[in-house]
Amino acid sequence: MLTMKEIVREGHPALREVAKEVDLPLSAENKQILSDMLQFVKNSQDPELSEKYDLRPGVGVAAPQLGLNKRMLAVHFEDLKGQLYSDGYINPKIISHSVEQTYISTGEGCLSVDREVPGIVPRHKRITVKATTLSGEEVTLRLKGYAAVVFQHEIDHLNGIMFYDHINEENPLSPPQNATPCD
Ligand SMILES: O=CN(O)CCNC(=O)c1cccc(Cl)c1Cl
Ligand code: NI
Repeated sequence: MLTMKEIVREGHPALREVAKEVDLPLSAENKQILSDMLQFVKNSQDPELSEKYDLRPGVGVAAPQLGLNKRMLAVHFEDLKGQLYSDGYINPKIISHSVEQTYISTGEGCLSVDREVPGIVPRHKRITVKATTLSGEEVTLRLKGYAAVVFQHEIDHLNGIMFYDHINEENPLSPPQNATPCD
């Protein structure tokens, strides 16, 4: 099973690379990797397993965080309306987004960042994502608010972008124009 040992931290080159598209249909190896990633995210939210294996809780993980140059990510979370998002996604692409922005009022965190980085992370309020799921289905996701933020955090990892790259250096805590909090 994946544990924090496999998560690469700031300074590892994989976190600043643009990850390569993954061949479809998924090879057995890539299917196993993505399945393990999804299980890792679920385990990280399980009180017993997270304590037993010292897992930091997360709502998603991207392959570059395992040092893998592959455009794959896994998420497991409920949005604020209780809608469950729990799957692995391959070659996700944001095909459109709103002008309006949103942000999580308490900022963001990252398993690859072993420190608190305070600040508002401006994100698109709505995004449309095309991807292939772990089961091989091509999907189009229309995401808004918290779900849109999580997917943008993960897709950023596939493009070598860290959440704090978006924080305004002069006024890290000032909400951006044309933005409303999603929480
Ligand atoms: O890339 C994934 N991680 O680093 C997992 C740890 N971070 C989180 O769960 C997290 C926390 C707050 C806001 C967002 Cl958007 C996310 Cl994603
Ligand atoms: Ni992260």
